[in-house]
Amino acid sequence: MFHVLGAGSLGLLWAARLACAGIECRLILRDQTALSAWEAAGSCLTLRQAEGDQRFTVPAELADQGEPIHRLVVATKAYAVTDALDSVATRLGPGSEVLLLQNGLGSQQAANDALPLQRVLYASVTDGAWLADRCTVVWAGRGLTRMGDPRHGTPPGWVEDLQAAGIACQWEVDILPVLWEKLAVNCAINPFTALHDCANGEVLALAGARLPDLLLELQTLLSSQHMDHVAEPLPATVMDVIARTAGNSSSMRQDLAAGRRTEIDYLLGFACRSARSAQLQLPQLERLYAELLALLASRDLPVS
Ligand SMILES: NC(=O)C1=CN([C@@H]2O[C@H](COP(=O)(O)OP(=O)(O)OC[C@H]3O[C@@H](n4cnc5c(N)ncnc54)[C@H](OP(=O)(O)O)[C@@H]3O)[C@@H](O)[C@H]2O)C=CC1
Ligand SMILES: CC(C)(CO)C(=O)C(=O)O
Repeated sequence: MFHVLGAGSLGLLWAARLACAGIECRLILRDQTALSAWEAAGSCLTLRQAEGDQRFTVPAELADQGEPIHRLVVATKAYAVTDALDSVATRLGPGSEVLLLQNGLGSQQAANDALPLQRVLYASVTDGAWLADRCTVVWAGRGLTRMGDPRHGTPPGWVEDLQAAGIACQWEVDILPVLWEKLAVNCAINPFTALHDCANGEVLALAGARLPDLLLELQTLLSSQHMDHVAEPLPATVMDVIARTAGNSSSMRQDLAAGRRTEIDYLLGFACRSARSAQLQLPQLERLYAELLALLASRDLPVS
């Protein structure tokens, strides 16, 4: 049995895929209003894909109600992880497994610190999902969930169960470089899409010489974290992502357009703090961060 904490885009995508695979799962909703609304809609979740809609019944509950949680998928935004984990802390026993799906870095380390007795797994997700309404998730892009244990343990048995059920996931012996690579890619693409209000494919033209300068700095940062194997191919990796996602609106641009809080603190914020701790001077990265903070402030959005 899996509990999925956070009934947003990725939480509902996970719940739908688990239900589709016949793996028992329950959603943990934020409050009684959300729970009543879910139950009034028949606890029915719709997974929408190009091939059509599939409907699943997925029970839901509140954080402070219910049985012990053995396997928890945390599907909140990065800035909400700590509070979300606090809300279920009494239901997590020693040895409970907690899978974190958040973009960026920083929330994973906070979760690890908060849960010394549990097994905390990190994931990097390339699926694309969005909510058409509170009970309908649109699976816009099929991707892969790469997951691992930062303490380098062996995979839990359920990883094979998920794979056998057709859920695209892969165990990584060393998950941190995977997360750092995604962070660097996001730092290279997302800020320009937000500042220029452009699709990913327009970044090359609009960022101009700033992009190669930034890539050099991100390579320096990755090397300072002993990740030369990620640093060296970074420019090619970024060009590849730009080409493959040319028509996409980055998550940061989407958040800005919707007036939602961004995950900037877990992307540029984390990168800048790591650079400073390593005593690196990365002026292009710092400038981009400052410009983004100014943009957020001008829209009255949180700067962290
Ligand atoms: N969507 C996608 O395609 C992808 C997302 N990701 C990453 O996955 C993470 C989740 O993203 P996404 O699903 O899009 O975000 P959403 O905002 O769609 O979903 C987050 C959900 O968590 C809920 N939540 C937050 N705090 C709590 C809490 N304490 N108790 C219960 N529920 C809570 C929110 O509820 P409420 O609305 O009430 O705040 C919301 O429903 C992010 O880090 C994102 O970067 C990564 C790859 C792809
Ligand atoms: C890779 C990229 C930039 C794709 O849009 C992404 O992960 C995001 O938008 O956050």
